[in-house]
Amino acid sequence: MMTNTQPKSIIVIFGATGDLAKRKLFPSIFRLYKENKLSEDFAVVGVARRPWTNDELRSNVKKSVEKLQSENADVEKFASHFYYQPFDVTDVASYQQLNHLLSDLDKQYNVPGNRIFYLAMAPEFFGTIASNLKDEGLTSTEGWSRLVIEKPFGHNHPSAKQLNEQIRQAFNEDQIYRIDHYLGKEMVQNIEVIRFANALFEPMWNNQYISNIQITSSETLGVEDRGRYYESSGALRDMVQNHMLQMVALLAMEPPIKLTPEEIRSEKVKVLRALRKMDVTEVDDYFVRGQYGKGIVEEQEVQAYNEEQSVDPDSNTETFVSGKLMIDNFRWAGVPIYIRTGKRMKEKSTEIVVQFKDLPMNLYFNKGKNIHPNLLVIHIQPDEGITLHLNARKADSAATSTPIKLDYCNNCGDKMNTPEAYERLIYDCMRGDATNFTHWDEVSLSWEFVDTISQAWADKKADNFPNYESGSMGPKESDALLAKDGFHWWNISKNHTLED
Ligand SMILES: NC(=O)C1=CN([C@@H]2O[C@H](COP(=O)(O)OP(=O)(O)OC[C@H]3O[C@@H](n4cnc5c(N)ncnc54)[C@H](OP(=O)(O)O)[C@@H]3O)[C@@H](O)[C@H]2O)C=CC1
Ligand SMILES: O=C1O[C@H](COP(=O)(O)O)[C@@H](O)[C@H](O)[C@H]1O
Repeated sequence: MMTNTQPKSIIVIFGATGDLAKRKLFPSIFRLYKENKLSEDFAVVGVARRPWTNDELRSNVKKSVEKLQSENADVEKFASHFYYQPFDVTDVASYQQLNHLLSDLDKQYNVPGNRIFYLAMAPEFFGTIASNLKDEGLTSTEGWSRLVIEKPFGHNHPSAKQLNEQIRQAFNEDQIYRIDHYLGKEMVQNIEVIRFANALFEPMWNNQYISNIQITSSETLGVEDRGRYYESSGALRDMVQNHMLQMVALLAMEPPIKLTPEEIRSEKVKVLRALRKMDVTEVDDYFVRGQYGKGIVEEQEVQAYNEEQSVDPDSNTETFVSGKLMIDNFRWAGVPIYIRTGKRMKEKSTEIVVQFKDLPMNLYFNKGKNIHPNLLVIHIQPDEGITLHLNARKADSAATSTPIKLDYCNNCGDKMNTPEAYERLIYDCMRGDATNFTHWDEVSLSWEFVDTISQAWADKKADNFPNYESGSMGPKESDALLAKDGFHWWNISKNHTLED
């Protein structure tokens, strides 16, 4: 990994006229610029089909970063580092022209041939672009070349494998940076630190002390204008195959022997390999699917999924998934890890709840109630922090206890201070740190796990869709999934207290 804090490179964004570039990539590069993490010697080349000019791209860049403007960053100067080339991904002449432009920019900005190719466009083009970049000599420079790939990485295991093989003909595994933006989130990165830097937790992080773990990632948004993509994806491929399983891997992995990308990945891979495999006939015992109906979200009436644009009125696509994962290894045998994610739910929130086992005997019961279990809640978003739920003496009585909480909030003072996930990941890629990107082995194992579920759901159409109201926490079957094990979902309120 490079230790240079101002790495010099040219970033080429394929799909520079698109939504991701506008909403995430330009603002993230601007934040890096503001924080002085980019050398003045940087350039960004945007390519897409539209016949834009440099000035048109620059004016779009300025628009997308205007809210982030501050005294110490000159937006005009920032935008002047952007260049545009109209591009046809299937035409070799486009690559040749791009190669000339990049060589000129290398000289102009004194960049030693370091290139990041960021593929922010539909995945069907990923393989073609990778091959053409190599064949037309864009990767043959004196510096390094890295390929950043957006999700989805394939549609299932066979298509992901095929895509990987195609890309690997042009780039080595260590040049490929597969983005999972959850790995760029502050508190997802903090999972390892919470686990491995606290003597309090690590000895208890196993099936002797933990009764279950719950990971919830709920969204209030519906599919917006992504109906066409979402119809072929659904929540399982969109969220579970990548973000949810990555969080599971980080929570369950063994301590790596060193904090290198290779060692961390190797531990994550072992978790994914230990996930209990299901037969298609067993999927209903472990997984629940849902699709939102109409309802009220954030005080607005919203339509059902099957009324959204580009969605089949008879759609079998799930917008909600909850599941029970078992990790069949020594540390986790018998501990369910429950996950749930969905669109049009009650609130936008990602949280992990680690529920510890009850003491074998407890002297201090709440009046008329059982004692509260100890919980460690990791708030991923919108708040970033941790809350430890304990029990303490009630002031007026020596014999009863009351639940208390110890709260740490990382971003409560100023939410703007936390770097965007994309900002961290782009910077990591510039510095050659692949720790928070997904290795092919992780992608492959995740698809194998998810494919069984999608096959079961494709084989058997859901006969009860839509089965949850927009603005709720999902279908009742999701609650039943935990109830049959004697658990329930912990709902955490905005002020981090537990809701019954
Ligand atoms: N938007 C988001 O929030 C997220 C997006 N992603 C992923 O990022 C990628 C891009 O998504 P998004 O920006 O939303 O998509 P958009 O549809 O908004 O943009 C697609 C881009 O690709 C360009 N393009 C399409 N076909 C061609 C072609 N034949 N040759 C050259 N350029 C082409 C389009 O430009 P033009 O029409 O000018 O050619 C446009 O710039 C996808 O893989 C998506 O899954 C992942 C996570 C979140
Ligand atoms: O990858 C995706 O993630 C977003 C949710 O990301 P978050 O950072 O806002 O939690 C989701 O809306 C989208 O459907 C999915 O493709």
